[in-house]
Amino acid sequence: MADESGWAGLMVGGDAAAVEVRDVVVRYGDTTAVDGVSLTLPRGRVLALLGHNGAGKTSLLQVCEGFRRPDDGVARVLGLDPVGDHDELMPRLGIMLQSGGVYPWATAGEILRLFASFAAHPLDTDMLLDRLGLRRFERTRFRRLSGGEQQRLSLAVALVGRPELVFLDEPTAGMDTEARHTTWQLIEELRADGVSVLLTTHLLDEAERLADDVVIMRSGTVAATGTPAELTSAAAVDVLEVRADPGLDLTGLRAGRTVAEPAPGQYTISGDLHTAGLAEVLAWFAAAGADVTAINTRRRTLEDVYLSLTTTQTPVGAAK
Ligand SMILES: Nc1ncnc2c1ncn2[C@@H]1O[C@H](COP(=O)(O)OP(=O)(O)OP(=O)(O)O)[C@@H](O)[C@H]1O
Repeated sequence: MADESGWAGLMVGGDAAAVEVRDVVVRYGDTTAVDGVSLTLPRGRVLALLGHNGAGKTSLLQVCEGFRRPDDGVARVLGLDPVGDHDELMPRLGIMLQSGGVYPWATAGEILRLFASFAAHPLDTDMLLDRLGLRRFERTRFRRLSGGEQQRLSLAVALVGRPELVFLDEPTAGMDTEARHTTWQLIEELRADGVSVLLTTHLLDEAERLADDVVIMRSGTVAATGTPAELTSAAAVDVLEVRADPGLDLTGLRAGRTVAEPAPGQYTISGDLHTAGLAEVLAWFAAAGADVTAINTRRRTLEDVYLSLTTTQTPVGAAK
């Protein structure tokens, strides 16, 4: 893909993690927005920060971007101090803010070319305008673009300098389905070329699709970390629902499982339901001579995990 898209030629060097955050605290007066957060984004990976409104995601991102000095703790970005080494870091970073950051009276083409002119080896601006569906808005002033079009331009601005590390604050918020898929594709291409990406999102499917690692924040703290697969399987107790004759004696089915008949003829079984476990359960129903009319099994999704972590007070599952 690198040849077609033009990301090729990116130099990603150094051994330091893309982002290393240790015990970072951010306060606004009496409000503690980030309360001792630690995380690592290794090079060439995509990390998604999830959390409810006000969980502290943007504040943490601002620390990593060098726009805010942490009140406590340490942040290192590409091995450097994001505040002290800001000038050295900025050309190596791509930053997409939640809003603003560009000149509202300038046209989309002017804005993109301006940011390209700051970079030593910019991407082809025409290619970016085409990829992000912005070509017909090249002469449109930023303030006349729709919210989703402004988002697309902000993404193009973040990428035009061939960054080693990209910060994306809710990159697809307000985008239509097509633009969202294009953005996902671009992020996957960036990763394939070794670019590191730290993004925030409220979209669980976005995190599940894009992220190598997920950090779920709750009220300024880390509620859970892991790969999407770790989070969904570690916290998961898969549930099998079976419809069969009512009133079966479930004693033999209980070993190592939780079994219930919440309504006549509707059985729920949870426990080890990987292939062998599932086969055992169905074999038990067959041996019992039951007339099974329906089965349904469901793995927990990242959304289930997220909701259980952010809507209850007690962390569950893969919380670390
Ligand atoms: N400049 C500020 N002054 C005072 N309080 C602030 C400021 N910026 C953020 N906060 C507060 O800090 C907390 C964390 O805000 P932050 O924007 O980091 O959360 P977030 O997870 O990014 O939220 P969202 O998903 O809504 O963007 C919130 O309670 C917010 O009201």
